[in-house]
Amino acid sequence: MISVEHLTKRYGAHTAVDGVTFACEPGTVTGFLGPNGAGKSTTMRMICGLTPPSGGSATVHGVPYRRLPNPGREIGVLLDASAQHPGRTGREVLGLAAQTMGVDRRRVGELLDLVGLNATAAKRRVRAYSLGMRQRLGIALAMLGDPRVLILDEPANGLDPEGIFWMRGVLRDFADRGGTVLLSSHLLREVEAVADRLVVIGGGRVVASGTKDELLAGSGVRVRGLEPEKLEWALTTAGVPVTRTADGALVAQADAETVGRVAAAAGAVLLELRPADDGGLEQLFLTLTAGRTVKEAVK
Ligand SMILES: Nc1ncnc2c1ncn2[C@@H]1O[C@H](COP(=O)(O)OP(=O)(O)OP(=O)(O)O)[C@@H](O)[C@H]1O
Repeated sequence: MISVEHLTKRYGAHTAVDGVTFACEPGTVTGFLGPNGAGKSTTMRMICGLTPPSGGSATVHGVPYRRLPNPGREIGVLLDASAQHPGRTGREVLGLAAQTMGVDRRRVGELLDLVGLNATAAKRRVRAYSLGMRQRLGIALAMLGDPRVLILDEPANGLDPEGIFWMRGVLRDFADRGGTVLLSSHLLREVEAVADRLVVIGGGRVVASGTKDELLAGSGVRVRGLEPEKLEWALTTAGVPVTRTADGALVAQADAETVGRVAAAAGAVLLELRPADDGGLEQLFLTLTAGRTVKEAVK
């Protein structure tokens, strides 16, 4: 369980993180989403005790990170895939970390297998690794101490589509076994397939949080009529705000039942009626992170 309460970071007059509050439950993957500069890394660095907060607090299983006696056994962290010593091989990086944490060295081989770094790759120096290989090594390092919590900052950066698919599987499996995962991204598509919950941050503030469905609730329904103009007229006359989509459908700001009833009363034949789809979530994300609140974004 990760608990973040009113976490704030000021750099001079600039507030990078502004009263951020959220919780990540065991058994779940939380996607921490926001555009570049939104405050994701600073929040994660504060959770991991690397940046002192100007206000608020963050705990993992009720304890601030810096008070954990052997943090690597509790929390696996990947904040910067390029932070590894470039002159060491992948196997050496993991071997040294295993020694520091008091982990059985046999875990090193297991983790190399898990992250798909083969014997040749494990013997190469990190300076020769691609960004994707560094991310894989970083994930191995984070999981080495068999922690219950993973905190990963943009782990998909540099991974190819197969790598992203692989990472989702690893994180899903970790959470399904009771682990808690917090992973950040600036790309909705990267996290929405694996995240149980999303925390969206913009301008240092949490602008939305919840499950995908919760975020989309209130963003309306997509509806398409045999006679689009008749349908639009009926909905507008009934006081339901609508916007046209490029493919001739409408997004109506009401629930499906209301839209269905209005259409039926007007004798408008419907060809499609469903919650606003992923396009809706993408649109919502863009609107939210442009600095508006959920209520304004879904109006
Ligand atoms: N050490 C620092 N000194 C001054 N300002 C900083 C410092 N670290 C971060 N910032 C500022 O804080 C804000 C948030 O940065 P942060 O790196 O947390 O964002 P982010 O969401 O992780 O973005 P990115 O995806 O680009 O890393 C930015 O405006 C950044 O310039």
